[in-house]
Amino acid sequence: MGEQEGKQLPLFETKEARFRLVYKVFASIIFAAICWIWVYRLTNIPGAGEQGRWAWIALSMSELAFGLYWILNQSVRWRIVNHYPFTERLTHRYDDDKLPAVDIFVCTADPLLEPPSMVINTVLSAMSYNYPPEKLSVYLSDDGGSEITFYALLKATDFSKHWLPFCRRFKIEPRLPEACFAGHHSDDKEWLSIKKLYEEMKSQIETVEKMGKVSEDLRKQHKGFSEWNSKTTKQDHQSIVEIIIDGRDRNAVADDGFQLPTLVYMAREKHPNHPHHFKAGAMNALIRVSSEISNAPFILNLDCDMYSNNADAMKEALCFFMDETKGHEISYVQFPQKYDNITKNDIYGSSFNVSNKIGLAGICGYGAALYCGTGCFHRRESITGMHWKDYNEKPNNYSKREDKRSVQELIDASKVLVDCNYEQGTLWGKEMGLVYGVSVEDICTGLVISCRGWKSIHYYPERNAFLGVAPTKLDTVLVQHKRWSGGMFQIFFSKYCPFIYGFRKIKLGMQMGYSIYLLWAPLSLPTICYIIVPPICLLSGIPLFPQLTSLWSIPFAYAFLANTAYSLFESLTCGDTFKGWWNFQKITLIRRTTAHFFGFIDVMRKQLGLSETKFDITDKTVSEDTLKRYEEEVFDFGSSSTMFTMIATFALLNLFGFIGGLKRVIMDLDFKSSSQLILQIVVCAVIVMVNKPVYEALFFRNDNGRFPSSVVLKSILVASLACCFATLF
Ligand SMILES: O=c1ccn([C@@H]2O[C@H](COP(=O)(O)OP(=O)(O)O[C@H]3O[C@H](CO)[C@@H](O)[C@H](O)[C@H]3O)[C@@H](O)[C@H]2O)c(=O)[nH]1
Ligand SMILES: [Mn+2]
Repeated sequence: MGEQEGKQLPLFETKEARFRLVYKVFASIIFAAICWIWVYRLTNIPGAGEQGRWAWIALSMSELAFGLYWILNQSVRWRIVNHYPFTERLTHRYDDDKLPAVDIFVCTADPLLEPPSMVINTVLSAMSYNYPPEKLSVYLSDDGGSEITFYALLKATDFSKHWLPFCRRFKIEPRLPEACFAGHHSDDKEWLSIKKLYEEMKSQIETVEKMGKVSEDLRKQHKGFSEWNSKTTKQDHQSIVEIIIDGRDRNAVADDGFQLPTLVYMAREKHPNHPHHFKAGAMNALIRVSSEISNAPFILNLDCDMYSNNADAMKEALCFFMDETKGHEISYVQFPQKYDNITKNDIYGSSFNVSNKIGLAGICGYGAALYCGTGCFHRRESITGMHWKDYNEKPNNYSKREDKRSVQELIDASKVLVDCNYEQGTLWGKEMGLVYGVSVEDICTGLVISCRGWKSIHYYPERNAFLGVAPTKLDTVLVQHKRWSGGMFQIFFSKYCPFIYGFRKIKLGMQMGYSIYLLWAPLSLPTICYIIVPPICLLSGIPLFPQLTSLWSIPFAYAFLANTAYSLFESLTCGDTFKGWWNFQKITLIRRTTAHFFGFIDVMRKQLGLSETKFDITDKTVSEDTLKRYEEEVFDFGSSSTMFTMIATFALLNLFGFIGGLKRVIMDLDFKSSSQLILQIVVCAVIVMVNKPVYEALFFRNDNGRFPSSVVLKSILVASLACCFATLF
């Protein structure tokens, strides 16, 4: 080894983004404009009894909120950092023997929404990391408690004996069977034979998926099936733990003689009257079971639809943990959430490129990353609840524990840990493991870990390490955003509020950075105000903005134009297309005025004790019709939920307001009173432009993605009533 003791080169480096000074100057000018707007609002309030006083006050409050939110957004643009690991140094310094063991957790919850054939693909990708297999253990947590998933996992085990050697020999990337065989074709004999095996397995699994149960014949194949009987349901069953592959077993080898990684199936006990705390509960159960069976010092946590797209990513992540000087303070390394099914212009704004490259990297400038629930490597001690100051492990000494217990003994010891009653009277869900009671357990847990003194890393690799499935239906997108925005606001509203819980524990910039996300839900209120009040006032001729020719209109124009131009610039530099940016404006308006508003209402109901925390699982299946629309990048409004009525109503209201405003200007010959309304008409015009797909889906489209007629009727009715009401004044 060429490096000398004490003079080792670091295993990763951190670089700051450039041009921050230019940005700071630019942002200061915008800030001046915002203050100028505030002054205008304050000094020009219509007097008591004057027309439009309340509208004015409402709009002022909204602008105050937007301005404050803008300030929060600056915190993450002040100091953006990027990290670069050196994997060659790691492999050079630590040979296979000295590398730590890693446990991989995969969570699934419903065999219908998350097809087992997809779940096992993820599992197979996790088993085939380019890492010593005897150091890997893969755990599948099945909250669906489904024998079909168990069956699929058994099939995957057989297949893995051929798949892993195949990946090693041909250096397959990504190591996801589905992608490997669907993507391209080869005439190689071995390639063809593995492909045949895969297709056989897939069709066997899909047959069972269609039947909805595992036949008696198949059940004989494994003793594990005895855990399921006719009374077993998703909500009601005993603890099930099966060690399908025991990595210590010298006979558990692949075709090429290499050891197979350990593979464990787990379904924690469920009872209808017992809270199971959704994914957080599953994760905590996994932490305990894995500590009994393999107890690896590091944990990789994956959703069942997030497969490994880079077999070397594990070593990249370990570079951070194993760096001799800084590694021991790092609790987790989060990779950005990326999806492999997003179309070029990303109509539902799921790629979050700007967030990944700027927002999250900006929080990392204060030493923390947002834990996003999947694609995240954890240090076992920190996720289990240890404070950093109590952590005094000798760095990088990962001796392997010899466990002489039999498989059955391990299973019996593990089952107890996932019984319903196990957590009673313990600190699990409070001080230990993932936090309970919030539907975005991940973000909250990450925040708590930071407050315990740990650092964390947001690592944006060159090659995507994980790829998942983004929702391709607007309906699903909105349900997901309702859970996210509500869950995050719930954190802000609870004792975990970063400004209170994190007071003196984390930096102000980090508190602000977190709040950008935690405040999505309440930001819906000023947004809704801004799209309702101006059109209504236009119809009744009440001016709310300065005269176009007055100096006061400068800050409005400047703040709007500079922000829009900058957001476009940022979006393009982060890899979006121009159309993608424009789509993001559309979907942001839709999400904020519907899903985020409902998220807000949800939190209010919870505060009043009217409802409980729940977790609506994102549907990962999609009909062909919907998929076709998604791939053609046309919006899918084919749902009659209240959210869709709101989308249509808001759009119509602005269209009416815009037309009414124009009419006033045209009819007004001397142009005196109406010139006051020009800016307000522009505001409506912008909203109308953003809403173009909504009008198309209301009036011009014929496919199943148009609004249902009930929504069309309701929205026209409500918007017209609002207009009549407005013109009465
Ligand atoms: O009771 C439950 C509910 C969900 N899950 C699993 O949790 C994961 C995420 O659920 P999904 O429905 O896909 O939600 P998303 O909105 O896609 O998830 C994002 O947001 C969640 C928090 O709201 C995080 O936990 C996820 O990691 C993050 O990807 C999936 O693997 C599920 O199987 C469980 O294990 N048990
Ligand atoms: Mn998901």
